[in-house]
Amino acid sequence: MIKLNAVNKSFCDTQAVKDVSFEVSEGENLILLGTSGCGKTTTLKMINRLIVPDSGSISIDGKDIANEQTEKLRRGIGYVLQNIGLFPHYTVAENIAVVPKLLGWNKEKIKSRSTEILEKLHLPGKYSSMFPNELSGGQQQRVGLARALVTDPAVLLMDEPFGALDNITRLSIRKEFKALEELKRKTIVMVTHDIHEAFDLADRICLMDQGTIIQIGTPKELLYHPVNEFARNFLASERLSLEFKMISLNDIWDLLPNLKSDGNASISSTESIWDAMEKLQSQQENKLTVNGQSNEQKTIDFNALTTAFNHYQNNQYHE
Ligand SMILES: Nc1ncnc2c1ncn2[C@@H]1O[C@H](COP(=O)(O)OP(=O)(O)OP(=O)(O)O)[C@@H](O)[C@H]1O
Repeated sequence: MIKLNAVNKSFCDTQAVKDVSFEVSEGENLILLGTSGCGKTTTLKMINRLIVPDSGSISIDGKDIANEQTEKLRRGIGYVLQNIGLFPHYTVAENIAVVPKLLGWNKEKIKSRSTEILEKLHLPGKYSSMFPNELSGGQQQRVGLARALVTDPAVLLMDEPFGALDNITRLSIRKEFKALEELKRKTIVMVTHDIHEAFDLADRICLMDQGTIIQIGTPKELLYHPVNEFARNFLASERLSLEFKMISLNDIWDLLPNLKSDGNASISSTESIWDAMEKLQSQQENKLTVNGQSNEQKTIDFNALTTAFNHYQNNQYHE
C-alpha cells in the first residue's frame, strides 16, 4: 500500500533521514518510534509531500507520489498534526468541513457525515458550533481526528496525535481510538516517542535512530529479538511492564495450572497478564478464574501467573 524505497532527506548539514525503506500493508498500523530528532516526523511528512525527499521514491498503491498532483494526493490522506492545528477562528463544524468543501460536497452531506464522525468520537451536536478555545485538549484532539477522518481516506498519517494531552486523557483517548471501527480498515503510519503507546497500537514498529531504521518488527519481535544493543537498550527500562501488557492469558494458557478451588473473581483469557495482576491484587483470597476459549476455565493465583509468565518468557527468548 505505502512503500518507501531508499529515501534520503537533509536539511543543510543535518541528514534527517538516511536510506529509509519500508512497506506498510493495507489496513496495517505502522508506528515510527524513536528519540527526539531521529527523523520520524520528516519521514511521515514525506508520505504526503509536506517534505520532498532528496532521493529515493515513495509510492502509494503502486503510484509514485512524485508524479501525483500534491493537492489530489493530500485529499486522499488524513493527517493528524502534532499540535492539533485547528483553525482558531473556525467553529468545530467549520474546521471539519474544510476538506469536504474542497472536494465539492454539498451542505447536507457535510453536515450528516460531520455529525456521524463527531458522535463516533464522543462529541455530540452541541460541540459543532463551539470554537477550539472553548474545548479541552482532549476534545480538540478528537476534533483533529474527526477532521482527518471525515472524508474516510484510506491512509491516515498521525504525528504524535496524543502528545499534547495529560496521561489520563491520553490513555482514555487511546482506548477510544483502538475501539473505533472506522480506523480498523485504514492504513496508518503514526509517529510517537511513547514506547507504551507504540506497543499498544502498533501492528509493527519501526524503531529509528539518527535518521536510520534500526529495526522493523512486531512488538513481540522487538521485545524478544532486538537486532542490536540500541534496540535492546531502547526498551530496557519498560521491558517488563510492556511484556505484562502485551502478553495475554491466551498466550500462556497451556502454561497455567488449574488450582483446585474457585476464584472469587473472573477474567477473560483475552485479557493481559497486567489485567490479571490488577484483578488479583484487588482480591482478598488472591484467586482468579480465567475463562478460556472453548468454555474451559482455570483458577490461578499470583504465583501460578508469574511462574507461567517466566516459562513463556524463556521460551520466547530461545525461539
Ligand atoms: N525544516 C527543518 N529545517 C532544518 N532542520 C530540520 C527541519 N526539520 C527537521 N530538521 C532536523 O532534522 C532532524 C530530524 O527531525 P524530525 O522532526 O524528523 O525528528 P523527530 O524524530 O520527528 O523528532 P521529534 O520527536 O522531536 O519531533 C532533526 O535534527 C531536526 O532538527
